[in-house]
Amino acid sequence: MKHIDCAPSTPGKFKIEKSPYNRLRLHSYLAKLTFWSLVFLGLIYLFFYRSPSSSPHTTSDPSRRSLRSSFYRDANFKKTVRASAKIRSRNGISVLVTGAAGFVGTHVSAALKRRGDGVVGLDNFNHYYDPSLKKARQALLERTGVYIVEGDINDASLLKKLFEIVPFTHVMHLAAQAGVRYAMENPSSYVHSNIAGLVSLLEVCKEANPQPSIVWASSSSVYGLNTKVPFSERDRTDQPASLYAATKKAGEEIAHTYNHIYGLSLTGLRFFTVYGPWGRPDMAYFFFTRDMLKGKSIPIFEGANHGTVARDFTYIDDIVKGCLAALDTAEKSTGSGGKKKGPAQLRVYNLGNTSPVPVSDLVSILERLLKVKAKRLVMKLPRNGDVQFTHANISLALRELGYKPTTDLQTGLKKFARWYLSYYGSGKKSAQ
Ligand SMILES: O=C(O)[C@H]1O[C@H](OP(=O)(O)OP(=O)(O)OC[C@H]2O[C@@H](n3ccc(=O)[nH]c3=O)[C@H](O)[C@@H]2O)[C@H](O)[C@@H](O)[C@@H]1O
Repeated sequence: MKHIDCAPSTPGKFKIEKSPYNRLRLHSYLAKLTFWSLVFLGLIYLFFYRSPSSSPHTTSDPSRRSLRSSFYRDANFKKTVRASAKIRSRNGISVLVTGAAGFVGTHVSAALKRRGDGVVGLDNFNHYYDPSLKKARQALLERTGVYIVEGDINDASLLKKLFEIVPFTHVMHLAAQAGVRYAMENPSSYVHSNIAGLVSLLEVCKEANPQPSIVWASSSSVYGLNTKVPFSERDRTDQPASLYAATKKAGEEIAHTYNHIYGLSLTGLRFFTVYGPWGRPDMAYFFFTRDMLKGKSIPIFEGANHGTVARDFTYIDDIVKGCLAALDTAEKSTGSGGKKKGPAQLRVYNLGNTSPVPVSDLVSILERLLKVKAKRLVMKLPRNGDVQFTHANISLALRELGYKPTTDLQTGLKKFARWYLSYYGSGKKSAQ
């Protein structure tokens, strides 16, 4: 007896015997085939049309919502965006701030608004760290008149819509997947935000008319295994030590391409371990504070042969000044509607503090400020992307942006600790 599973792969060669039993089997085979085809089609439907965003961190799916619902076409939405973008000072600029509910994004948005610029925020409120902190930052910005659109930089139709509503003169691009060590856990989130997201944004900017000038967040991590200190913009950046660093370095090359082909004015800022009030709970100074207050031990990394691990910690207010100076000195893009008309500005600056501090000293400062003794767990620097030290040469930023950091770590951490204690309290309610 021939069994259906034994059917030859070339259907034409399959000879059906004409007994009623075989007809019955053929029917049952066809029924099964139809059933599984429907199941398969159903799965395809679910995967492509109903699945959540490809970003593992995106809470909702803003890209689909913008396409399907009329929310972003709503007159109220346009009115709110226009009001937020309204320039209130002479020579003011209108800025789209991506990652506006993030640490640096919130501070930069508030500073721009304070001096009378128009500001519209964009943020996807992902779950990389406690989104309630991002919501609290959003509420803070709302009180100053800055509206944050909930959406992803990969959502080109939403970006186009925003440029239709407001002819932004500038984009401050701070949306990114941050964190050096997390890249080993979730590499695709770095590609999604720092590469695909950047390209999506630049594609829309290059088509915009007028094209905006763009300032964006690169990172000190691009110096990677570079051993020459202090790090200068002229030093090599082709040895990234983490995927995070590699995506930021890729961003710098992508910026070069869009500047070269489309005449976009682009400025990359290499931030050096930015800290301060409303900071990121995934960063060491932040979770050290949380865990020290809880009486938990904190892992302090050291290099080979007990080598010191140090960072050029830079206070948020200094970084904000650097960001605003970069926006103010950015020349106009030269292209329009996707066509370059002439050469455009392309810049990269270090924004650091120029005085590296060992991580163990950071902990001593926190001990004094929080009045608790840290349970130090000294351990070898894990091989997961960390570099042993960073140190910025900021002479270029000083010369061209007038950037001059003025906050030492002790002073900056004092402001952070005061904010932390007022926001979370000293123990019970604490950061996640
Ligand atoms: O400036 C930069 O380029 C980068 O600064 C930080 O990265 P990182 O300097 O590694 O900041 P933290 O994760 O806060 O670490 C600070 C220091 O504490 C050390 N550390 C970290 C974690 C830990 O458990 N123990 C510990 O000793 C690290 O080795 C590092 O020296 C940010 O997380 C990146 O997003 C940013 O791009």
